[in-house]
Amino acid sequence: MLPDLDVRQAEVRITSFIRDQFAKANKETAVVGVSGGVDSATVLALTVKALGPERVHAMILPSSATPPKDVEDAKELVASFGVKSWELIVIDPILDSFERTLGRMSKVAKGNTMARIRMASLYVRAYELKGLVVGTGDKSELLLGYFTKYGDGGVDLLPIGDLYKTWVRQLALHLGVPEEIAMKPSSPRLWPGHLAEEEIGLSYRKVDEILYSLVDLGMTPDEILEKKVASLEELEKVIGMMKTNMHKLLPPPIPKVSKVTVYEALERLSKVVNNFP
Ligand SMILES: Nc1ncnc2c1ncn2[C@@H]1O[C@H](COP(=O)(O)OP(=O)(O)OC[C@H]2O[C@@H]([n+]3cccc(C(=O)O)c3)[C@H](O)[C@@H]2O)[C@@H](O)[C@H]1O
Ligand SMILES: Nc1ncnc2c1ncn2[C@@H]1O[C@H](COP(=O)(O)OP(=O)(O)OP(=O)(O)O)[C@@H](O)[C@H]1O
Ligand SMILES: [Mg+2]
Repeated sequence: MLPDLDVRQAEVRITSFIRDQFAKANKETAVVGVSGGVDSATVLALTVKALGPERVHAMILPSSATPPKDVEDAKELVASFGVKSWELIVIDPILDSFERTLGRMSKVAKGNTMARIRMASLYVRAYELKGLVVGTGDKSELLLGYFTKYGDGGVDLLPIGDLYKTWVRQLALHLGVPEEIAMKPSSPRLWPGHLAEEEIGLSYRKVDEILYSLVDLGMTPDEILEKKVASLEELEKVIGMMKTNMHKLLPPPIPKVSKVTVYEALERLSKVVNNFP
């Protein structure tokens, strides 16, 4: 069974990781998209603890599919963590201009475009503020590939990327995120009524039990079924999503034509490049 997270250790490891990443990249400002959901609330709290509120820039980027309560929650989080540099930008005019230019989009294409507009907006500010875009993907979303490729997946670092969604909620409570937000049902809000667990077809608790058994305990699919961690249908859902979406976290494939491909060159030359004065 999925154990509880050691929240104190996680806080120490993640905040020192954030400080390290900003120091290595020689960047000043953490640019964070704050949705009113638990993942971005947790990342906001961690970046504030790591860098101080004056080095965080928060962006609240609702669309017509965002419930007003989420916007209120996002504003409350920004205020309660002491972040003074923040802005609220409604993204519908940008989305509408995509649709006017490209023609009508299907529901999912439009939702993914929202995520990509948010990504592009965060990168505008990252460049201006000498910043890095701090991602909010958690281990459950990343392993399932439950995110938009180059949308919310397009980020510079992933501080909670090693935490299952169940663990993110535990860490959120430890960091002082209000319970209502820490326990809010997850939703990408890419269309009205959109809920993550409904779309995935499983609770995150079940997803996390399956992923923990596969990844951390090294159990085989057969062992998971034998030990009744999950039913065949549940296991198929998780492994099926992983299979479909694995490409999202891998570098784009390049065919081999010359002696040394770009990826091979990077591996071979990494020492030379890093040690170059
Ligand atoms: N095998 C393959 N090798 C290389 N590339 C491949 C590929 N298969 C598809 N692709 C490419 O990937 C594209 C599909 O990926 P993508 O555009 O991401 O689209 P897709 O995975 O179809 O949709 C995104 C999913 O993520 C969910 N989401 C999005 C945003 C936030 C959150 C959240 O939790 O907050 C969740 C959303 O609800 C939806 O279920 C294809 O159009 C194609 O371009
Ligand atoms: N309305 C929004 N304003 C600003 N950023 C947003 C908005 N909606 C989504 N994002 C960004 O996209 C990320 C991915 O959304 P996602 O729904 O996975 O995270 P969340 O809302 O923080 O938590 P949960 O997954 O539990 O809903 C958010 O964490 C946030 O950084
Ligand atoms: Mg959400």
